[in-house]
Amino acid sequence: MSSALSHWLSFSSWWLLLPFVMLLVVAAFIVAFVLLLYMISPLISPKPLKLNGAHVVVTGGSSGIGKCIAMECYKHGAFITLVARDEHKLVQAKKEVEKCAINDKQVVLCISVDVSKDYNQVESVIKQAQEKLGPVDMLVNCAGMSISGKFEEVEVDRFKKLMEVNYLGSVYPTRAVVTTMKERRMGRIMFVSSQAGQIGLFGYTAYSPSKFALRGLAEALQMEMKPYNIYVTVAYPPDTDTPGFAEENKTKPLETRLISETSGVCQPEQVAKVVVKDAVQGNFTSSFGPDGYMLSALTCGMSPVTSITEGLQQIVTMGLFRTIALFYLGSFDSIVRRCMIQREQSKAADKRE
Ligand SMILES: NC(=O)C1=CN([C@@H]2O[C@H](COP(=O)(O)OP(=O)(O)OC[C@H]3O[C@@H](n4cnc5c(N)ncnc54)[C@H](OP(=O)(O)O)[C@@H]3O)[C@@H](O)[C@H]2O)C=CC1
Ligand SMILES: CCCCCCCCCCCCCCCC(=O)[C@@H](N)CO
Repeated sequence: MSSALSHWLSFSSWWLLLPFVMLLVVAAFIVAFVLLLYMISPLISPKPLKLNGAHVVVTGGSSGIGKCIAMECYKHGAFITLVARDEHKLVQAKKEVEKCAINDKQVVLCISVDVSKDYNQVESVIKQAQEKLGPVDMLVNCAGMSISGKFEEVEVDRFKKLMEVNYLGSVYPTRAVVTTMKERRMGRIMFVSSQAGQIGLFGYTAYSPSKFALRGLAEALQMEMKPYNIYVTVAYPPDTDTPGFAEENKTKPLETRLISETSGVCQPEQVAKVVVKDAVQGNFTSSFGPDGYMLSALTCGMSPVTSITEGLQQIVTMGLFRTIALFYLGSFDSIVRRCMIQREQSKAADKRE
């Protein structure tokens, strides 16, 4: 036995195997190289968009995050079309955006239209804007609204309303710009979702789905648009200090407020800076702060990647972030349970009085 083993290990038998081993190593290298090429091909970063002189259309550009996005783009020399319904707010916003000019050629155009109602109307106003300021280089879908409340207390028609404004209100303007973008083989399309479009939260049974829908739209659209050099960005802001947020807070359930507080409140100027930078770079995902970063890595699923570092970070952090997420989920459950117990106790006390 021991002599057979020593014979097996003797140099002469190894030398015989060497050509096969080398062949195997070469084959393994070739396979690894091809696999690497396959992995890296979707990771090649796009060329950044030049904002100077570009035409940027911002829906919801008369208030809050949309207005700050318009101002941020104006600071980089863009021409802006603001889209919203209320003409008075549009005129006010136009004045504010104009203050951010960096040259005297820049123009701000205002268009009053409801982005969620009639596609033909949206298409015709986008056409008008293109005639005045040239083809759209970047579309920012920021028009939106939020309604919060317990599932059974939200009026049934509000579910439809939120899908119309937040989802269809992003589909229509996008549909109106893509043909020209494809012809020009360039463009950027941004969808402003929300952290509530990455996780479903207490009180957001109507709002969250309308923001989740944007992610599905963005993924499918990005796959269609990539060969035409058009890049899609989905932004996931946390609570942001805007008129829309103040309005939402008037009727927000306590649970929703306590859970959302985890992620803090941002300023719209900060949000605008980050999303504009991400859209210019062609990043698919745009998020804010440590919680936003973790949420995006955790919910990356099959969404496109735009840099090698992003892909590697997702691979390495997934397990850790899921572990952290379980603690967050535990704390959200306990917030909901405590609020329920408190409500029941105060109801019982009211009855006794
Ligand atoms: N603030 C926050 O905490 C967060 C907000 N978001 C999202 O960001 C986006 C902007 O929010 P925020 O800045 O707070 O909102 P605001 O309410 O401050 O602004 C909303 C803008 O959208 C316009 N708008 C609303 N409905 C329509 C419509 N049907 N057609 C055309 N324009 C419309 C409004 O103008 P007008 O009413 O005149 O039409 C206004 O310009 C929303 O999609 C929101 O869901 C995401 C995460 C957090
Ligand atoms: C590793 C895992 C980390 C998990 C962190 C979870 C944090 C959840 C916070 C959710 C905040 C939701 C804000 C919605 C804002 C919004 O859209 C409305 N204000 C619109 O008006």
